[in-house]
Amino acid sequence: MTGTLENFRSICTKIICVGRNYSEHINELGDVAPTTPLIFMKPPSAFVIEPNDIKIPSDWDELHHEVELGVIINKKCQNVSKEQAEENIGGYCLALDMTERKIQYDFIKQGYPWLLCKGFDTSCPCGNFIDKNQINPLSSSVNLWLRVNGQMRHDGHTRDMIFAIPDLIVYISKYITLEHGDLILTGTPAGVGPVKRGDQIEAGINGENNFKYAMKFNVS
Ligand SMILES: CC(=O)CC(=O)C(=O)O
Ligand SMILES: [Mg+2]
Repeated sequence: MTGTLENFRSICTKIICVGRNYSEHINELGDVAPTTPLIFMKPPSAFVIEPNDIKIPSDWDELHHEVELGVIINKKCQNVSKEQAEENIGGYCLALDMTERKIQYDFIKQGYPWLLCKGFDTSCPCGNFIDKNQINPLSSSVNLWLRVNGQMRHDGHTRDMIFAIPDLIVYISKYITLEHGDLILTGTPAGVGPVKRGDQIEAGINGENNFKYAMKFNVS
């Protein structure tokens, strides 16, 4: 095993994303709730960190923000049981699942995969590693928020996930081997909306004991 979880972005081989995991978000897009977790991936080339920009490809014009809690895996694991799920979590991070919404819904109509509209370069703006002793969303809900140009868009709580974090690890690890540094994005709460070039996105996590983490990205 090489690399520490503090630099998970440089050792991460898989960004596994969960979609439609909050009812209010499913309703805002008129989608149908999945009966098992809806899983897709972004390549690690999607990562972008402060102070770099989120770059909208020149021919796209409906990029949406989605604020999400990231779960960072601390060891290789397969077929994890619900009881073992917590011991495979090394920590957390704040992440955005940037999505070209118009292309996504064209792809949905045609039955195409979401890789391009969700996995383009800079589609995964990501914050620093957050240790398990700083937040524990398994026992206490954390607040995820996001503002665009100072205007609040997302203000959600991880307690509202349809599939809780342990259930996601059980489900994913039944089919895909998870490895040290892998990142699971757990889905967005309601509030998704468009950003354009020149906008500034601020996003944060608030947890118990006054824990606060925030990050800022310009869109270009
Ligand atoms: C409709 C979506 O883009 C699903 C998704 O990514 C989510 O977080 O929900
Ligand atoms: Mg998402």
